Amino acid sequence: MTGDGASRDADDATPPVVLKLGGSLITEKDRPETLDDDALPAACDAIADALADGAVERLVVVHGGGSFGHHHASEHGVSTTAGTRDPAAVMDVHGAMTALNRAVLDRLHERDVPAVPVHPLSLSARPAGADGDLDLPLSSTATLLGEGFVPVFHGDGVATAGEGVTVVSGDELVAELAAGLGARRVGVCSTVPGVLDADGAVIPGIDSFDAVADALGASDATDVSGGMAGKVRELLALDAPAHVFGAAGLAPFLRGEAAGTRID
Ligand SMILES: Nc1ncnc2c1ncn2[C@@H]1O[C@H](COP(=O)(O)OP(=O)(O)OP(=O)(O)O)[C@@H](O)[C@H]1O
Ligand SMILES: C=C(C)CCOP(=O)(O)O
Repeated sequence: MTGDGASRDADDATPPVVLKLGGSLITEKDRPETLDDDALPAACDAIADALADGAVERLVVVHGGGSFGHHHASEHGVSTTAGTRDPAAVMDVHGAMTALNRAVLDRLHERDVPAVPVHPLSLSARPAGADGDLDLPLSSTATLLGEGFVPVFHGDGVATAGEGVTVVSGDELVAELAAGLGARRVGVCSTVPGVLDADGAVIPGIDSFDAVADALGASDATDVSGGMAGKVRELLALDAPAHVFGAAGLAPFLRGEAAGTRID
C-alpha cells in the first residue's frame, strides 16, 4: 500500500483483510474517554509494518467503542436494539466515537498508513422488522480500497426504523464488510488471547455456537453490544475464516499465520 492514489483495476482486486481493533484493546475501558497509550500505538505499528512489507495489500479497519462509545450509550439507555430520538444523545455517542476515530487515524497517519474515516451514522440504516439486517452500502469503501486507501470504520449510532438511532457495533460492521467485500480473512483483536473455555484456556477452533455457548459471556466492562458471545455469533455466520486474538496475535494474523481462536 503506497498511499500514492494510484488506481487499481477493480476486477483484479485482491480480496481485503478486515480487521477489528477492539475498544477494550485500544482504550482503557473502565476510564471514560481514555486511550490505551501502549496498545493503540502498538496495534498501529503492526498495521503499518504489514502494509509496508506487503503482507497485507488491502485492509479495512474497524474499531470498537471501548470507553468512548459504550459509556455514553449506556447513560442514554441506547443499545443495538433500544434507540433514542434525542439528538443530544446521538451526538454524545457519535461525538465520542468520532473523537476516538480521529485518535486512531492520527496514529495511523504518523506511520504513513493512508487511512481515511468512514462514519456509519452517515452511511448506514436498519430497516424495520425482526430481521432488519443492517443496510451498509459499500461502493465508497470499495472505491477507497481500489484507490489505495485504508478505510477506518467505527462502532456508531445508526438510523433505525421505528427506534430513532440505535448502536451499530464494530462486530456487526466487520460481518457486513467481510460478506459484502468478499474478505480474504477477518481478524478481531481484543484484550483476551482468544475465545476462552470454562478453564480459561484458548479454544483453538469454533465451528458451532452451541458447542461453546456455556463459556461465552458478555464483556467485563460497560458494553451495550454483546461482548464475546455477540462476536462469536457474527463471525460464525461468515464465509471467510475469522480469528479472535489478543495484542500478541495481531502481527502473526496480519502475516497470514494462525492466531488465537479460529472461527469458521
Ligand atoms: N469465553 C470468553 N472468552 C474470552 N472473552 C470473554 C469470554 N466471555 C466473555 N468474555 C469477555 O469478552 C470481552 C471481549 O469483548 P468486548 O466486547 O469487551 O471486546 P472488544 O471488542 O475489544 O471491545 P468493544 O466492544 O469496546 O469494541 C473480554 O474482555 C471478556 O471480558
Ligand atoms: C457503543 C458504540 C457506539 C460502539 C459499539 O461498538 P463495539 O465496541 O464494537 O461493540
